[in-house]
Amino acid sequence: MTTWFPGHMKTTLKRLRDSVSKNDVIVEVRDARIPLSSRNPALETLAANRKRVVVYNKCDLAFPSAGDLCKTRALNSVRAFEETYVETLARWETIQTLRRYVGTVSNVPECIKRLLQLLQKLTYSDHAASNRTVKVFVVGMPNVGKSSVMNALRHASLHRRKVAVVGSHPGVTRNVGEVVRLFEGKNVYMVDTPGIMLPTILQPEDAIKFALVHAMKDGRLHNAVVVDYLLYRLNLIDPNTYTRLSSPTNDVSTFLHNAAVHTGKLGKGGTVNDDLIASYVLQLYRTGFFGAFVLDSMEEEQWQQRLALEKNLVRRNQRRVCSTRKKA
Ligand SMILES: Nc1nc2c(ncn2[C@@H]2O[C@H](COP(=O)(O)OP(=O)(O)OP(=O)(O)O)[C@@H](O)[C@H]2O)c(=O)[nH]1
Repeated sequence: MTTWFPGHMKTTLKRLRDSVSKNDVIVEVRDARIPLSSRNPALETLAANRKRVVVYNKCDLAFPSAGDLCKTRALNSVRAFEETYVETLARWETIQTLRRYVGTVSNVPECIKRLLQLLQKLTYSDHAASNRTVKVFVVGMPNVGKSSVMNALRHASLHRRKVAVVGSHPGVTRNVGEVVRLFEGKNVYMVDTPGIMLPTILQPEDAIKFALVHAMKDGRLHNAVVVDYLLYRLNLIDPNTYTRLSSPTNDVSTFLHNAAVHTGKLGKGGTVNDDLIASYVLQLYRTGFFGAFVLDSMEEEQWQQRLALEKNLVRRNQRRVCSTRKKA
């Protein structure tokens, strides 16, 4: 199955395993549009029995009422999200005790303030007891908004300018970043990290979702294939979501042709270039042009299926580690 796990991701995982200590806090940023598939089993072992906050970022692209970024409506949406999905999540999580869930839109200060308060609670207790340094590691898949969340936290806490580089394509942060102070007068620091993709894709549909939300670099899958999947999902929701581009259709070629003609995004000589227009449609999706919706099915059955796959993967990895040790 298609995945994207370049060397720097493997190195990051190893460096994190070596550097995260018992007192540190893990902030795992996931994409609210794929709350289930952006779980990364590779991070489960890293965060096991440590204080962890799971942040569902980009709620504005997942929940309709957060779309206009109006403060109260965005917050209500986050609350609704927690009440419905997070309950389901908590029921199925394997290590429940140490983690909390927060939904965010990285440029809505109220969402960030809630996260900041939670981090204050989690880090101050250790800091007060010993005055030792506490690190907050911001981890997650590529392009989920780790750097944006970090910048927003630092701005809300210290009114400081941006420290982490933000980019619209995945793989912008390539190294475990320098530590930056989070709270005035406290030895509490944040660490930005490169996005880590799942070493193994659990379900074929996940790869298409990662490409769609841009967690995976464009070009790993054909853009037209990804748009075909988007079209399928839009048709399930309501074909009126794309009337500005095309009349209702199940056929991706017709859709792309109509979209190219409607938008004037044509290739050389005024012909339709499927890849060009598909790439444009993907950009539109990523800005919320088709509305806000969650791509993962949150049915209990899906959760069970997913957890079974994750458990199998963990067992397979354990067996591999055992046999390597025996050989050595
Ligand atoms: N709509 C929306 N976009 C966001 C949000 N947070 C971040 N973004 C955008 O998502 C893109 C990626 O943000 P980054 O903060 O660079 O993501 P990252 O996880 O640090 O990325 P890598 O370094 O590639 O792993 C940027 O274009 C941001 O502007 C959000 O809450 N909503």
